Amino acid sequence: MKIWLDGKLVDEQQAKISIFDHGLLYGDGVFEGIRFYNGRIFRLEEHIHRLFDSAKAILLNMPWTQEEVCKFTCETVAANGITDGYIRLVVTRGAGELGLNPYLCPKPSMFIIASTIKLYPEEHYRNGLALITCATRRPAPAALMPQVKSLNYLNNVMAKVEAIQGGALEAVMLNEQGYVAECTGDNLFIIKNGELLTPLISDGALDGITRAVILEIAAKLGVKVVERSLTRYDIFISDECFLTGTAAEVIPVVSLDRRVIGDGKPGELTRKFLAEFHSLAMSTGTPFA
Ligand SMILES: Cc1ncc(COP(=O)(O)O)c(CNc2cccc(C(=O)O)c2)c1O
Repeated sequence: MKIWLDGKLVDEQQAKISIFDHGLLYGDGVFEGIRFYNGRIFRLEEHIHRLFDSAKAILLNMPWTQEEVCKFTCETVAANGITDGYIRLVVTRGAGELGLNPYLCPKPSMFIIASTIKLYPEEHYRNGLALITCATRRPAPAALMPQVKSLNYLNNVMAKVEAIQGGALEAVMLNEQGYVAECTGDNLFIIKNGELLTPLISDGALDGITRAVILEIAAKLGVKVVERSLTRYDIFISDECFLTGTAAEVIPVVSLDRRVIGDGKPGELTRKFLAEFHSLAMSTGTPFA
């Protein structure tokens, strides 16, 4: 596999970073997870725009332009000869002296991985997911800005551990006030009386690229969208529920904390959103060949 690392395409065995990299030492960095389908990278510019916003929010000065990073990403995918897969793009603060001070790191480091993707098993799309609500809360925005897709994912990892230990594949994460923020790696939507509802980003969710695509599709389908604070009550009484994310795309949810949602099967509108999403993913995007 060829890895783009600080300006060069290298074999994965040669793709090494310093042990003094602050991305490793302190989680001081940002990342993106991006998918490519059928020879096109889906919503590449939107992902790179978010990457630069995340970097700006942590005062990480990017020594490349957004156009250059898009070009490097396309080059990396093309160099690996895959038509469908997943990109992990990571920018760290770079190597520096031990110590939190980011100004000790003269130059950020960036690497880009383009690989095949391990998808959720088909049965989860057919049958829907069973979720739990985990005790681990999304951090308060004053503690860690949830809109920054940073390398600080221990909050999400520990929530994921709770899901697994609770016999679930994903977990709903609440914010400090007890409102629904999102899941460990996905945004959450519910459908009630034909309306589409999703938490406010300010309730502690990542401003998901897939979430934004669903809002576009809802407008196209004429489905009313309500972005507001949601509680577990809203999920329990909803007619349908689904998650969105680059890896998961649109995945139905049929229960939360062992309480059946709707009729316990993936909802009709959920399936419509998934079909519309796939049609967009397979027909739009940045060609990389
Ligand atoms: C905390 C969080 N919330 C929502 C999403 C969905 O955002 P996008 O629609 O932009 O992807 C994410 C992103 N989650 C994500 C993205 C890529 C890969 C994986 C993985 O599980 O390996 C997870 C995420 O990490």
